[in-house]
This record gives sequence, structure tokens and C-alpha cells, in this order.
Amino acid sequence: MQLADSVEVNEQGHLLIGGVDAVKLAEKYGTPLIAYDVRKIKKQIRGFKQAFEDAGVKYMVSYASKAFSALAMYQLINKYGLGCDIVSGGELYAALKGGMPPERIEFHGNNKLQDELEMAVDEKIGTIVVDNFREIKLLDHILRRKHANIGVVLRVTPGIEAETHQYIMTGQSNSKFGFDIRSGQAEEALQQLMKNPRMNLMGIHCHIGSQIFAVNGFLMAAEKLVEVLADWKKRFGYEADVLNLGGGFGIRYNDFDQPLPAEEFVSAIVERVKELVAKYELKMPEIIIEPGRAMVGEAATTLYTIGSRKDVDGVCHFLAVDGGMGDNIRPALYDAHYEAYLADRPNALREQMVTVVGKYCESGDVLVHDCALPNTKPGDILAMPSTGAYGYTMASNYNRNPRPAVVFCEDGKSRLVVRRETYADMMACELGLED
Ligand SMILES: Cc1ncc(COP(=O)(O)O)c(C=O)c1O
Ligand SMILES: N[C@@H](CCCC[NH3+])C(=O)O
Repeated sequence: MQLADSVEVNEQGHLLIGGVDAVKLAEKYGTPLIAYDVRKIKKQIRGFKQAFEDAGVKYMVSYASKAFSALAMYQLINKYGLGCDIVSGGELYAALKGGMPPERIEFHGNNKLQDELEMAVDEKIGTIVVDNFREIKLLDHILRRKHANIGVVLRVTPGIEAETHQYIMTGQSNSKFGFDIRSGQAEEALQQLMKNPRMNLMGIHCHIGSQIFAVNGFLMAAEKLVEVLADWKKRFGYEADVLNLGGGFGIRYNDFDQPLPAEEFVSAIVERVKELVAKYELKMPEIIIEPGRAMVGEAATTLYTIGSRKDVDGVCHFLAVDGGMGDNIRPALYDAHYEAYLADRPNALREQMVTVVGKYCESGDVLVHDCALPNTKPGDILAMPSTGAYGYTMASNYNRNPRPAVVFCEDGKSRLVVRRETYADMMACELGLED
């Protein structure tokens, strides 16, 4: 196994995260610990923005905050003028607490609750990405009652099957999200929205899936959506101001993953949209993208302490750490493949092959299958890179294990941004049986 180019070490040979010695981080904050290199997040933010700036088109980079929705993250993206995509009242609450301007927030979801929609309307957020007919009715009812208006974008499923795990494909016709184009649902929704004086229909949206490496899927989606817009202009006189192509840009989890730089994805998309718009004689819409994983995924490394092991010759070699499926469900859920190395000697010779498992009461609690490592001893710190997206946000308290702490590291300094949960935190909602 080759270490990613971005793995940095200090003069002692210890892994550095944002210029901070990972062994020291583990000592200071304990483990499991999710440590972000903030420069890597900033690099991605700049990368996604730069290609749009260079092309001179109107755009918004709307961070899909489900990937990592910490207060610190909303505060960081706000500084860079990004928008954000939220999918629940909880994410909306956190985004607002993080200072996100409401007009730069877009609300997604296939079953937005009445309370959540009311909150979005009360907070005057920029966009509701309308997903289904019930939502149109519900939102209309709320807007009438509140004498309010709101911007909406129509989410469509373009009938594209992205090359990724089936659980994270969303562009195909049988997806639970959005209005289907082929069956005429999208067109019916368009007509309902065009007639509605309380909803300002800004444009259309699609999201083809997640962890996608080829730019082709995005180009096909752009083609499909612009064709649809050309048809809607001809037949209904509708012209979109916004074309939102969603997120899904892939990242490197292991040697087999070869992601494109953010700039390449964006410039290919912008170029194609420009060509299509010229071909169909449409006005150039604002292009919105919603990267989540690509913004934060490679920026974090999770540090664990190695504990027990079980070896049965010729059968299994399990090496257990102090976290597991509670802080990273992705291997169990998607069969995601990660790498791991030792924080105090990431470049040491790898003499053994082990299965890295967690401490949860599940046989499926595996973090890394077939992991080549140097010989280890209890107390060694295991570093698992590329854990910045959908790790903390999908974390659970299974077996009443507390969620880990999160630190931001930059220029040799670390800062605790999410403290480790305590046993008392986990009991905070419990009322028990006593009066
Ligand atoms: C509508 C929408 N936008 C953006 C994203 C972000 O995807 P990713 O984190 O793969 O960029 C998702 C999640 O898949 C999504 O459902
Ligand atoms: N949570 C998923 C991706 C789904 C994103 C939301 N549509 C992952 O970890 O890969």
C-alpha cells in the first residue's frame, strides 16, 4: 500500500495533521478522535470556487452539510461565502447557529415535515428544493397561512445511473427522491409551481449520486436537464434562473480511488452547460453544485488506540480499537474500504495483515478489512485517513459508547471544536420511571 501524497510526517517520523503531531493529539484529547486538517478543507473550498470564477459565470457552491454539520464547519464555510444544503430542522438550526445567512440555505429532503417547513419559512431561507406533490401542497398551505413567499427549486430524477454503490445512487428513475422526468411527473410539478404566486420557481435540481469519479455522469445530467429546460421553454414559456447539479464528487479513501481535482469537475461542467445553453438558445443560468464529501472527506483522520487482538492461525487476525461502527458506520453500511497506518510510524514496514475491528457488540463492526500494518502493541495509535465525511454525522451511541471528540488542526495548532460526549450527555433525554 502506498500512502496518499498528502501524508506528512515530522522529524520523529510521526504523522502530522495540520502540522500537529498525531501522537500528541491522541495524548491531549484522547481517542477516538477525529482530527481535521483545516488547510485541506480550505483547499477544496478554493478549488470548487476557482473554476467558476475563472469561467466568469454566476454560481453558488452550496456545501452539503450532512457530510459534517459541526458548528465550526458552518462558521468556516460562511467566511468563504459558501451556501449550504440542509436536510432537516436540526441541520437548519445548526446552520443558523453557525451564522449562515438564511438566503444562502437550501432545504432538501423527500419527506420534509410540517414543522421543518414552517421553520424554513419563518427563517426566510433562500430555497426549498421541492421534492414531491405532497410537499407542494403542504408548503402552499403554510405560505398562505403565514402570508409569505419563498424561492423554490424543482428536484428531478433524470434517469441516470451513476457508477457507485446502489445505496448512494439517487439519479435513477426508481430513486425515492424528486420528480421523475420520463413519466411526466416533473412537468406536472412545473405547472403547479408556475401557477403558484407564493412560490418563486427559480430553477431545477438533480443529484445523481455520491462518490462519483467520472465527470461524464455530471455532463449527462447537465445535458438532460438543459434539454428539459429547452422543452419547457418551448411548451410552457418557462426559463430557469438556476441549474443545480447536486454533489457527489468522489474522494480518495484508498489506493484504488482516483478522484479528479475539484477544479476539473467544475470546469468540465461549466463548459458543457455553456455549450448546451448556446445550442438551445437559453439564458445562462446560475450554476449551483452541492459538494459534501469532497469538501471534508479527505481532510480528517480518525485516531484510535489499539487494544486487544485475536489470532487463530490460518483463520483470522483481529486487531481491536477503542471506536468502531459507532463513529464510522460506512464500512458496515456500504462495504467502504479504508486504509490505516500507525501514527508514530506511518512509513514503517508492514509485516502483518489484520482485520481492524471496533469494540461494538456486532460481528459486522469492522473498520478495515485486509489491513497491512507493522507489528503493533496495545496502546499504539492507529490513524484512519479520509474519515471527514459521513463519519461524525452518521455516528451513534450504540452500546452507549460516547461519540468522539473533533479537533481542527492548522499551522501546528489544534483546537477542540466538538467535545467528546460524556456518559451523562447520553442520559440527558432519559426521564426514567421515577416522578
Ligand atoms: C441532494 C444532495 N446534494 C448533495 C449531496 C452531497 O453528496 P456528496 O457528499 O457525495 O458530495 C447529497 C448526498 O448524496 C444529496 O443528496
Ligand atoms: N452517507 C453516505 C452518502 C449519502 C449521502 C446523502 N445523499 C456516505 O457515507 O457515503
